[in-house]
Amino acid sequence: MEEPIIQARDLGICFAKGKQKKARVKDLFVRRAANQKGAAQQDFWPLRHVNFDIFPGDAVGIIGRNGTGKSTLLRLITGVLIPDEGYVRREGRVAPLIALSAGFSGDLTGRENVNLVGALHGMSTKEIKSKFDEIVDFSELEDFIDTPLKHYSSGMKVRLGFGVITQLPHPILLVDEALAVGDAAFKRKCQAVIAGLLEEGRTLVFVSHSEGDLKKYCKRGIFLDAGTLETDGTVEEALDAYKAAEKRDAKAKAAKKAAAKKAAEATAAPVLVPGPVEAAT
Ligand SMILES: Nc1ncnc2c1ncn2[C@@H]1O[C@H](COP(=O)(O)OP(=O)(O)OP(=O)(O)O)[C@@H](O)[C@H]1O
Repeated sequence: MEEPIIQARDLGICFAKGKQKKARVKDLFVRRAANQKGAAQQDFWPLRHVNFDIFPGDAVGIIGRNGTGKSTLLRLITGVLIPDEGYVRREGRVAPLIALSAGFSGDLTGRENVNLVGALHGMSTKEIKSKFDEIVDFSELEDFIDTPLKHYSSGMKVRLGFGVITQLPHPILLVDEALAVGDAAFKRKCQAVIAGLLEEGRTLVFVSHSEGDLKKYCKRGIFLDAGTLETDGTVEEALDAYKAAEKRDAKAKAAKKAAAKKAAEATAAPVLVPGPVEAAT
């Protein structure tokens, strides 16, 4: 039987509300306080008891409402975050189309940043050299490639980031709303690149709120809700589960609002106290 390229078992991570959590080596050795008795009240698990297998060549859409742990799941897969429970295992390197200007240095030129970020992702000097023209051509930054990055617009940085990361030979491609940035022409270019990488047999894990994009790239869908994996099926099944959950929530919210209104009306209603009966003259 084929081995999974990404495997999650009982995967969970705990955050403290209002506190930014970073990957810490200490976390690898010490169970976090949240797992022990007396955990702080404001600790919460955006993801817990998550299990799945992703196989080479799969294209999986991660679906869910805002704040339901989709980006956190991608960061766990890349290893940027360390789980507090369970594990996620990768068989192969990851090309992360996530926070595309991360890793860039503002004082270095576009050219120097391509070399830096390419090297950080494991490309050899020779590989970077052979891909360089393609990266610059894709990002349309020929006239600015020797300009320090601090003078780039945010869109220019994203274009350069996309150009570098999509040249990585890594088998796993993680995409987090990367297609939502940039203008329509750039979006079309990005879509073509991703489609090409999928044709090559890369494995895609794709976070998006766009039903069209999800259906375009993904056969399979995972719907995350309230910290757990609710549905793992076809992308249509996952989207249906997402829509049903939205409907359920909207209905529950409307019922709660109506009940609150009714209660407020009941307390505000004037109490009629009969006054003294005046004697007829
Ligand atoms: N590093 C962190 N430290 C602490 N809390 C975090 C961290 N990263 C995310 N969170 C919190 O975890 C929850 C899940 O966030 P995440 O970004 O994974 O959601 P999402 O499903 O990707 O949301 P969206 O659809 O809005 O992008 C949120 O409540 C968020 O505030």
